[in-house]
Amino acid sequence: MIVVSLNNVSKKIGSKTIIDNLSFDVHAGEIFGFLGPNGAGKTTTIRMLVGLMKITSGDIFIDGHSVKSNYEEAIAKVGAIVENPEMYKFMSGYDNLKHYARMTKGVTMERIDEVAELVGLQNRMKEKVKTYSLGMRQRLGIAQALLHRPKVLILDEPTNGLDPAGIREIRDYLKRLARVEDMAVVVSSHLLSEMEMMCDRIGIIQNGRMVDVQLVNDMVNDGNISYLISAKPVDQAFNLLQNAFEGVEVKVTKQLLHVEGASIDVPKLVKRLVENNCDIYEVKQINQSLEEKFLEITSEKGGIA
Ligand SMILES: Nc1ncnc2c1ncn2[C@@H]1O[C@H](COP(=O)(O)OP(=O)(O)OP(=O)(O)O)[C@@H](O)[C@H]1O
Repeated sequence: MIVVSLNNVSKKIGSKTIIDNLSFDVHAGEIFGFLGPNGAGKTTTIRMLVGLMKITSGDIFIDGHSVKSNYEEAIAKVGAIVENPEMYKFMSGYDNLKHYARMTKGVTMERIDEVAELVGLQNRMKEKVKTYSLGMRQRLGIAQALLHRPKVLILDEPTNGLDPAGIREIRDYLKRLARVEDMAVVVSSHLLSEMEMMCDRIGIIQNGRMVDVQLVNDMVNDGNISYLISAKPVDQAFNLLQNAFEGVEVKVTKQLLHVEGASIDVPKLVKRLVENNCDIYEVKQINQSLEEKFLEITSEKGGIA
């Protein structure tokens, strides 16, 4: 089920096009990562998504409601942390949520307990926020954003400033929200490895344009598998493998054979080397990380901004 839909969204400031015809959908139950180098347009897009900035052309639909023509209903379905959530440090977590609940229509006291449990803070709600770790404060911010039962949770750089334990905390709770609560979650980041661990699908934005949208699994493993082979003599091994197997590409880098292809018959390849008097020291499968893939995609489309 599509919860968020961007249709040819553009944003101009003065004569400068900051967002150029951006289209993508986010589904219920998935974590969608919005990834791009600094200045690519992530914050601008998120600000339009949550109604903090006007859309120049195109439209955004949230749970079927247009942000442009049906703002109130669209925005009622959005929970967001765009800037750092403002919490009262000398008040308890519970009192902070109660304070926000009073300002939000239709939020019951039971809902406060529910959201506290959703972010795993149920046992710490009576303590003052100043005793919370940064990760816990961020979770309290998420709890606040969930009070009015939104269909989508939007977080701009949610792990900024957190230590590795805090990052893991946020990641686990966001995954739980998507899987258990069937929420759509949109997170932006320029941290590639973080996105790789957190998201189901990633959209890469560059210079205000979406250059690629893919499932993380497909992105990391695009069908080609690579192996590094340490064999001696390396020149002889290269000659034996080059052109020997269809669809297999062989290179030599730093005295290692780099073999890549959609289906590589490793035993056959090793046998050919051994039978021809090459000694094999190591055969290692290498996975292309999202980082390498990201650099490959962004450099194919004209380099990083
Ligand atoms: N009010 C503005 N006036 C002019 N240009 C702007 C304005 N706001 C943003 N920009 C420009 O739009 C581009 C996109 O900015 P944006 O903040 O959306 O990028 P970002 O992907 O969130 O980057 P970062 O990770 O650095 O926050 C940048 O080149 C920025 O300089």
